[in-house]
Amino acid sequence: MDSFFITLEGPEGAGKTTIINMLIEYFSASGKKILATREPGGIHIAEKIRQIILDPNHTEMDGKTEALLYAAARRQHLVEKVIPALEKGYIVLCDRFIDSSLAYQGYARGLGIDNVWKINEFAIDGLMPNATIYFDIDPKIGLERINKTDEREINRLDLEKLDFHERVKEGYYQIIEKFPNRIYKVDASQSLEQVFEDAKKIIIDYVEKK
Ligand SMILES: Nc1ncnc2c1ncn2[C@@H]1O[C@H](COP(=O)(O)OP(=O)(O)OP(=O)(O)O)[C@@H](O)[C@H]1O
Ligand SMILES: Cc1cn([C@H]2C[C@H](O)[C@@H](COP(=O)(O)O)O2)c(=O)[nH]c1=O
Repeated sequence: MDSFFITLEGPEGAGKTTIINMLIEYFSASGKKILATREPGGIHIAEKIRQIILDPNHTEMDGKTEALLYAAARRQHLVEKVIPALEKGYIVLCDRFIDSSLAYQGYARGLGIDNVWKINEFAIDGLMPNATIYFDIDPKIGLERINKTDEREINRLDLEKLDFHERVKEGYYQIIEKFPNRIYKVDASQSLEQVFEDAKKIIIDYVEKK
C-alpha cells in the first residue's frame, strides 16, 4: 500500500488536534494503516525539546534559537518516527510541520521565510508532506477556544500578543501562495462535524487520486 505524509496546519485553537483524533478513528475503522503524531514532539527527544521551547518561563529565548530548536525536534521526529512509518506503508497525519516554522518563526517572528526555509532544508532532507490541510480561523476565535478549555495548557507561544497571531495567519497565507498544489484550505470556523467532513474528503480524494 502507498504511504502518505499529510500535515495539518493553522493558528492556535484551529481544531487540528480534535480533527486528527476523529480522522484516526474513522480511517482505522475502515482498516487503513494510519498514524497520528505531532510537532514539536511525537517521540522522547522531541517532546523534551517541546518542553524547553514552550515553557512560559523561557521569555528570554532568542528567535533564531527557537527556530533551530523546532528544526532539531523535526529532524529527530522524522528519522525516528515518520520515515519508519512511511516505509511500512502508513498514512502519517502530523499536527504541524515545516509550514509552522515558516509562518511562526519566518514571518510572525520576522526571521524571514527564506532563512527559516534554509535551516529546515538541512533538517528535512527533501521530505516534504504529500499534502497539507490548512485550518483557516480568525486567531481571535482560536485563542478564545483554547482559553475556554482545560484540555490543554497555555504555552509560551499562546501568550504572544494578538498581533503576533494575526501575523502567523498572514504568514500562512503567503505560504499557501507559494505551495498552491500542496496546501488545501478548510474553513475551521464551521461546526466540528463540517470541518471533519471537509478534512476527510480532502484525504480520501488525495489518496484515491494517487
Ligand atoms: N469547529 C470547532 N467549533 C467549536 N470548537 C472547536 C472546533 N474545533 C475545535 N474546537 C475546540 O477548540 C479547542 C481547541 O481545539 P484543538 O486543540 O483541536 O485545536 P488545535 O488546532 O490543535 O490547537 P493548538 O494547535 O493551538 O494546540 C478545543 O476545546 C476544541 O474542542
Ligand atoms: C512545529 C512548530 C510549532 N510552533 C508553535 C505553534 C504552537 O504555538 C506551538 C505548538 O503547540 P501546539 O499546541 O502543539 O500547536 O508551537 C512553531 O512556532 N514553529 C514550529 O515549527
